Amino acid sequence: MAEGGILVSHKQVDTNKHVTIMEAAMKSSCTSSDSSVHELVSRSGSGEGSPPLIKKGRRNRTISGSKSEDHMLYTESGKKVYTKGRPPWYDRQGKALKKPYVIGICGGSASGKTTVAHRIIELLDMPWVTVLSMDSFYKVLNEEQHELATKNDYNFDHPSAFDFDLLYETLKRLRHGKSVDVPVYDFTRHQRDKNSKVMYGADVLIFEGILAFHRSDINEMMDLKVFVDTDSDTRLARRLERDIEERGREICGVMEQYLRFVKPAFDSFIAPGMKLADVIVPRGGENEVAIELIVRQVKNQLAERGYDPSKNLQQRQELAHAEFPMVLPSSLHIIEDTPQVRGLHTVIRNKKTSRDEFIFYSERLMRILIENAMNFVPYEDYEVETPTGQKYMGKRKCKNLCGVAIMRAGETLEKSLRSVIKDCKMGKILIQTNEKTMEPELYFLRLPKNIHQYKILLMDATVATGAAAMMAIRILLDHDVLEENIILLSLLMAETGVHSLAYAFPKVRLVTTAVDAHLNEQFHVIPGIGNFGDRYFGTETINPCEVDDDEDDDVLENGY
Ligand SMILES: Nc1ncnc2c1ncn2[C@@H]1O[C@H](COP(=O)(O)OP(=O)(O)O)[C@@H](O)[C@H]1O
Ligand SMILES: Nc1ccn([C@@H]2O[C@H](COP(=O)(O)O)[C@@H](O)[C@H]2O)c(=O)n1
Repeated sequence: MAEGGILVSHKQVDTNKHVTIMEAAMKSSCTSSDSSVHELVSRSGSGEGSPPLIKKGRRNRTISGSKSEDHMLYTESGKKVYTKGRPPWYDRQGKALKKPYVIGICGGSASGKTTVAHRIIELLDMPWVTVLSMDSFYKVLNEEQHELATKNDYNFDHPSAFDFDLLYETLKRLRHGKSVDVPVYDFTRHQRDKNSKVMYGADVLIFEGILAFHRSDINEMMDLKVFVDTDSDTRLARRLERDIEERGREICGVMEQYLRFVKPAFDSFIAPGMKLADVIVPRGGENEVAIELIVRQVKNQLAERGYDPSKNLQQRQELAHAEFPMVLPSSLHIIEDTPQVRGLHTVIRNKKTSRDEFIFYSERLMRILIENAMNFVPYEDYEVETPTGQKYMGKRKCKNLCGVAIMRAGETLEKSLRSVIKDCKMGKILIQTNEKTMEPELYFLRLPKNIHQYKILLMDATVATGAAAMMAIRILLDHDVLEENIILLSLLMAETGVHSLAYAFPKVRLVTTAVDAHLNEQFHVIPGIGNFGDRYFGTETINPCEVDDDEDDDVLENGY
């Protein structure tokens, strides 16, 4: 599999449908060369079918944003944990339901901070946890400092080695559920990788590092401060093994660095942190009793804040069947119901329409939709000279337009968008509904850099409950896109989805070619189009009982 693609482990995604979608994600390319790709699907380091397991006592590389490509891990019980965060559900205002619970973990180098973080995640048994490591905030070294570092002559244990301001801002944003760009640190080269990682806030946010308690404004953000207190001989023994095995060091270099910098810094800057801790964990990751107590405390605190994952599905069901006002919101624009538009709807809604016809006519409708949506894009005055040498005072559309497709059905609008806006920048968001919890989950994200500077044409083929669109909008807002800069385009919307979206995001412009009144028990739009993606991509499973062999009944009967 090509570097940069998504590896799908059988245990993570086990239906053919999911695999198809992932493959589609891999194949589809983004025109923009400066796009940043954020894959939220685990790359299983050990190959097919073997998701990364949490092992007691060994550093699991999936845990630290700075130490690996993975951001999803499996606990020993096989549960999936997203270590890059993003709680999947929002309230009717589109806000995350609660602030993340922040756990700070401090302790000497190789004391077992990461191991303790793993055990906490495992016992917490929650699907969304963000783990931030201080390693990501090592300052960028100049040439001279880099030279010193390669000779073990640079003090990486002194507070001045860290960019605390960046760390503070990062934690602040994560606490507000905003996206952050976290540097990825490479210990073998003493420098940041060229690629950073995008993370989101989550229900629980764990922050670990040798100087985690060094700055009081950072400490104030923590709900629980844990100090991992491991005997210094043990720490040295573990560090020797780890630095030689994982960080490409020589034994004498590790010893020299330890005696010159690591040990004195522990005494001066790290050990005093013990006094600030709420809980001290002697012996680190093997101290099950202490870790269980921490987990119990976190669970109690979360319950007190009203954390109840079972409520998410309940809220969604309530929302789908809620009574909404008769009047459709003013942020909604339904294009004119001309005979042409109705004719196109008739073809694509007809279950007998062949795939070829479905693609052809739905693409015609898409172009009409996009042309209409262009009326909501800003234009500025622009004067040109005509071939007769006269001036013509015209208009020119704003340059910063970006299409973002909600995969997979939303991707079908990309071609039509490009036929209207040549060379339009494109992004993609893959959101899948978890079949157990019925919650939308974010799997894949690719957005152009500086997305907040763009006016976004967010595209989905149909909107039913609005849950996926709501999550996509929330993600854009987390990337600092302004709500008023988002236009959601869809061929068909259900009234429920329209009301939910307009209620949560009143400044988002909704543009569609039709609104249907109902949703059925499976949250499908009624009368609807059916599963748009399946019909367009030809992935629907045909029920032989429903095959109609009356060949005369072709789409031309609809007037096309
Ligand atoms: N209880 C333990 N028994 C044996 N090895 C351990 C134990 N805890 C941690 N280690 C090992 O020690 C090293 C440092 O542990 P880690 O949790 O990464 O510490 P830190 O995050 O504090 O640097 C890792 O290689 C890890 O596998
Ligand atoms: N380029 C670097 C940067 C840091 N270190 C050492 O890493 C230790 C912190 O990481 P832990 O996982 O052990 O918490 C710290 O003690 C630094 O000395 C390094 O060796 N090289």
